[in-house]
Amino acid sequence: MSRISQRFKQLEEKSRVALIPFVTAGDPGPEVTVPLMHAMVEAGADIIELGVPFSDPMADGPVIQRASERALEHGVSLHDVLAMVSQFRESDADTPVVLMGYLNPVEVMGYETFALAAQNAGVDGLLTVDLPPEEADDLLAAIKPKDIDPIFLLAPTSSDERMQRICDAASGFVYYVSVKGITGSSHMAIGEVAAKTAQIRKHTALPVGVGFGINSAEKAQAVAQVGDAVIVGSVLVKRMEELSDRPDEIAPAIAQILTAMRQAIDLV
Ligand SMILES: O=P(O)(O)OC[C@@H](O)[C@@H](O)c1c[nH]c2ccccc12
Repeated sequence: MSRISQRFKQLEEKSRVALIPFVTAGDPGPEVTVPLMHAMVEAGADIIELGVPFSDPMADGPVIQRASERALEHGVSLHDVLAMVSQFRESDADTPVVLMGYLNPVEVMGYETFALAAQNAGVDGLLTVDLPPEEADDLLAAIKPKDIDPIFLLAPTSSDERMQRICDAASGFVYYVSVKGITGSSHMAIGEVAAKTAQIRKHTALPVGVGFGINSAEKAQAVAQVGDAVIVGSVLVKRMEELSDRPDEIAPAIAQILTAMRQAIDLV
């Protein structure tokens, strides 16, 4: 069983909803990321979603785009991101790490080389935003034998047929994108999220994570009533940007936001 599936099983036994923070690796500088990952776990993160910086992140809003730019200014590559995961694993053997990124860097490295390096580093899941499941066979053939779960996105507009195809290709969990558009939006409609997560559950027994637009403890709590995981990105990345010239303050500031979300989620 993959580390992600194990984690969801443990959470289910405790009736706990997962909290999944997203940060871009290497933002605002490479030395921030690994200590920040540990601080997020201490503040209640159950899984970490780590963004691989990319020059043309078309699914991302301005906040996460700028995070990618800051990391790229430091030359942070897919190689470096894998090294950060290895370093994180030296003192955390349990918390799953999902890499979020665009296909190009993985293609450039080569699927087999990537899969082996990611497994050795201790990566547990891969979300490639611009790779639909219909075109993912080769990548899936490389990562699945390495126990790396492919994470796919389901959108508000996904038809039942498409939902089924995505759920069949995925493992670990499926990611429901709660709003149309890009990351960092603030128009999450909780009623629609409830209806869609229920619809998704007809297609799969996999846990359903919900992300996009969750920017407060209140919204995290509302989503926790219908999803198995609450995924939070831009609100954290924005705080990191505000503190980019005071990097020592980043980990405690992010921990504070996550602690408030954790407490709100645990009341559900
Ligand atoms: O930023 P938000 O609105 O809180 O949404 C989570 C999101 O940032 C994270 O999961 C993510 C970052 N980049 C992405 C690209 C596609 C899908 C998801 C993502």
